[in-house]
Amino acid sequence: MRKIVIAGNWKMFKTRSESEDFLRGFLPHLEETPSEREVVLCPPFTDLSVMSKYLHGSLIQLGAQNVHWEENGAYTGEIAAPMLTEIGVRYVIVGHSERRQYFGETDATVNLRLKAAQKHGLIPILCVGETKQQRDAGETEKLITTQLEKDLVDVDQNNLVIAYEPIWAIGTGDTCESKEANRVIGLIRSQLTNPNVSIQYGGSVKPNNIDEIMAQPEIDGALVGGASLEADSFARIVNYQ
Ligand SMILES: O=C[C@H](O)COP(=O)(O)O
Repeated sequence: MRKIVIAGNWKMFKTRSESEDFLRGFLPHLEETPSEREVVLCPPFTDLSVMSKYLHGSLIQLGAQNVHWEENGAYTGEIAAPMLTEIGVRYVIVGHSERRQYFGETDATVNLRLKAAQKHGLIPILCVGETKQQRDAGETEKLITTQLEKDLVDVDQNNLVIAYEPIWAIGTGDTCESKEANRVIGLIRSQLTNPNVSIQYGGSVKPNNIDEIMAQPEIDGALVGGASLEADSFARIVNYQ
């Protein structure tokens, strides 16, 4: 049985007090959420500690947006797994396209981060997906196959979530057709040794398209950016029909 995981990636949004405001509005909505759905919030690092206190005992899990492969060291601007686990973080996003595009993340560093996360008991959410140019050139399958081959070397597939995020759909309002997302996610699944890995769709997921997305048989959840920033909007998403 594959787990449904719906994660909000807040990216570089929300101060600590804004994160508290969000939770005050969001937590009451979870009374309607079926308990088998895993709801994850991935705020900026500065919000994690305070959110951890609010979320203790709730059904929400905390996620981080990055993790380094060393346990500590002279790596300015990075964060280590023990710093995250000590404050109750359970998930971590790895290989998001914004990090691959703007911060020099490579498949090699993605692989190191995935293994370090798992070693410390964090569940990584590995992001893969193609650019518009790659899609138009018919290279989607090839690109994703290469990412999976390189990123997943020696990674435990029993402790992993994958997010298919076509880059052209991120923050654009240009959602991938749900049937096409389902097709690509099926392709991803066919390349895994563990077919029960939860695979999310990400890219302009909104309250008005979540029901259709989640109705697709291969799609096990969503990685939500912009629409996770507002309590009512993210509540509608986690409480999809
Ligand atoms: O991590 C989330 C994704 O990048 C999707 O962002 P978006 O929902 O704003 O398109």
